[in-house]
Amino acid sequence: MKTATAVATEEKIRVQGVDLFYGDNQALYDINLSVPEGSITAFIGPSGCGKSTLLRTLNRMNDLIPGVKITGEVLVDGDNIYGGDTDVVNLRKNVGMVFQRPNPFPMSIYDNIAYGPRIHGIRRKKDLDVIVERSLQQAALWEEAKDRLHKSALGLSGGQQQRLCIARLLAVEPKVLLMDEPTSALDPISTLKVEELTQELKNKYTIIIVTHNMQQAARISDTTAFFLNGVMVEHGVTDGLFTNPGDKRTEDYITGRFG
Ligand SMILES: Nc1ncnc2c1ncn2[C@@H]1O[C@H](COP(=O)(O)OP(=O)(O)OP(=O)(O)O)[C@@H](O)[C@H]1O
Repeated sequence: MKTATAVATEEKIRVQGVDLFYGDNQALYDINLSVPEGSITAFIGPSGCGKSTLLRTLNRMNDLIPGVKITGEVLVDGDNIYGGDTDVVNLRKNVGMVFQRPNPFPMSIYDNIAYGPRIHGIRRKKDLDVIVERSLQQAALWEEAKDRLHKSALGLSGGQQQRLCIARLLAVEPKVLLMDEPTSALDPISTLKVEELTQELKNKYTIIIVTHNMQQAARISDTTAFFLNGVMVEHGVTDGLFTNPGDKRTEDYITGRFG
């Protein structure tokens, strides 16, 4: 399914020397990572290796967890998001996140999408109508949702709800989409739809996806990073990492010898 990537040269995100502690427990060790604009990066590795923790450092979602300490730098478009003057609300608009379980708000499909734009000051119905349609189109949900826009989002299937959550992010025009196991609660057909969607979105957005499904990483990502015990063991072009891993630990994991 993977399509040829436009040559991605601009660096969108750079992680430099990041250590992260939950209280006294260190969860990430000296992470260094460069993510090119317009690409899909997959994070893989066994449970508890720090994939979600690293993903959350990229839009400061860990700030919400008490006792977290982070050192090092995360640069988005060259700016250190842990620098003193970062507007975290704006950061999370630019670097949006989709979670494992779809979490639509208990309101209509339309209002779910319009929620973010309204918060950011867009009030005119005409403008909101355009954003709602565009976002649902981009998330490949328009055809299924257009006749029920004012019905509750909770009436959608799980797969539709996940695409709605993606549409809700797209409505505020982010630059980066962080996806934390976005298909793990979905059936195979919905999973395929979300995977196809990532291919359509990737030239416009930079996508980072945490997945336990190595076939999924191989199908959809341009580069893959393998983590173990809080360390990034290897990061490389996906095809190369799966066919010719550079590190024995990566090889053991992808061949199912542990994890
Ligand atoms: N809120 C938290 N408070 C304390 N420790 C945490 C918290 N979240 C994660 N950890 C710890 O940090 C380490 C990394 O967890 P993390 O959830 O990032 O791993 P993961 O690779 O995403 O795992 P999984 O694949 O199971 O989701 C684990 O040891 C975990 O117990």
